[in-house]
Amino acid sequence: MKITAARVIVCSPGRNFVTLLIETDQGVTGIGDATLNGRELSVASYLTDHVIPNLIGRDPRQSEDIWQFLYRGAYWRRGPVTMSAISAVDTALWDIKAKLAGMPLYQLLGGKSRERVLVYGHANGNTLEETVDAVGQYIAMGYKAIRAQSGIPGIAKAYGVARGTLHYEPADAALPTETVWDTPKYLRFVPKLFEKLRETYGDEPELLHDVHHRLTPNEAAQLGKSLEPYRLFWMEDATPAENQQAFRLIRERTTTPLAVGEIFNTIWDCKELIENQLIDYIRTTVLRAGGITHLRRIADFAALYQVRTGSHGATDLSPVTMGAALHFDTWVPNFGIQEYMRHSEETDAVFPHDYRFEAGHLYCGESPGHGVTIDEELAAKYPYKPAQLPIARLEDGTMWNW
Ligand SMILES: O=C(O)C(=O)C[C@H](O)[C@H](O)CO
Ligand SMILES: [Mg+2]
Repeated sequence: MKITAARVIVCSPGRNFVTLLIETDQGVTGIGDATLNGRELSVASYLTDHVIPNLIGRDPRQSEDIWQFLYRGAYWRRGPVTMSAISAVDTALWDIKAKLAGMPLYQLLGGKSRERVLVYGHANGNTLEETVDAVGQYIAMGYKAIRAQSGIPGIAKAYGVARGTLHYEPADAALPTETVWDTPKYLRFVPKLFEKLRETYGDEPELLHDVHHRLTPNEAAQLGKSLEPYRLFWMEDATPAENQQAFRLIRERTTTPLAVGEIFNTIWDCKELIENQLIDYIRTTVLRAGGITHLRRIADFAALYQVRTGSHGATDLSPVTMGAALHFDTWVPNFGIQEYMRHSEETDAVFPHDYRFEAGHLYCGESPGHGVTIDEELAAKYPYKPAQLPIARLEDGTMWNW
């Protein structure tokens, strides 16, 4: 069996997506997501110019060897561009493998460890009151776990606050929108939000919060401590994690559960975090961390240290990633939770899929493969639009972490 052709499809049904489609001599095709928000064309070029010529003629069933070939063979290892490209190839190859077997992908991983996948949705508002209302709307939609992000008094544009209630798209302009950040205002406000949420909705809903890399380790420890009475499911990306030991300081000072890893590319980005039990949830995804092949290695390693999975699932990850992630989540023994930010109707139409939401959970489908396809004709109606993520500066102009 041979790979006969592969192509990259770039489209923008509401936002940009990069999709890799692999064809074989047996007529079976597979697709993978290669979207890197704000830097999409770099992965498209990496695939078209450097990866696809190496795929033609290879046996698509040898997904492990192809993974190793792309990782070791490039000489230049790791990084978001390389690893998003490898992820797309790997996802497409697992899709093909499962279609050849005539089975849903989770069966090839080891079958079902659970019937359904707990997901968390995104509630947000410009004010504390609006955010409390938005959480109520998610509870009414059946969600059991909800991430709450709010506008902060005195900060013009806060991370995670959308214009509507259901969809959030931070990559909103061809050149980055500039936002201003103020840590003391944020640290004073956030505990009040979660106090109000517990007061309004009681103990049951799982509540999450994304700090989005804005704090130093000591500030993160302060926030974690002040949130302890409100029993968060997790506090995410409390501080940047290039220095994995930074999490030791947070860990030693608060029992609020910690999650990190949506920007990680390989096991090497989280090895110390996991083996030192500095986190509770690892947020690496199929798309960013080397596809099913590598994500499985991270999850198995994490299981040794009782760290559970909590994969990134923002809308800049296409339904292809969501489909593959749900098969992974249905299998992975140390599953924690899956992020689920709903795609727009336009996006869903371009990527027909068989997963479904019901009562706070997602169910992966039963069709062979990962269950997501692409309507290329429709995709062609939405050409690429340059869009970058915002940046953040402190009030004095210092560049900060968005
Ligand atoms: O979903 C999350 O937790 C995010 O932090 C979303 C990110 O800002 C987004 O994926 C960046 O492209
Ligand atoms: Mg995040």
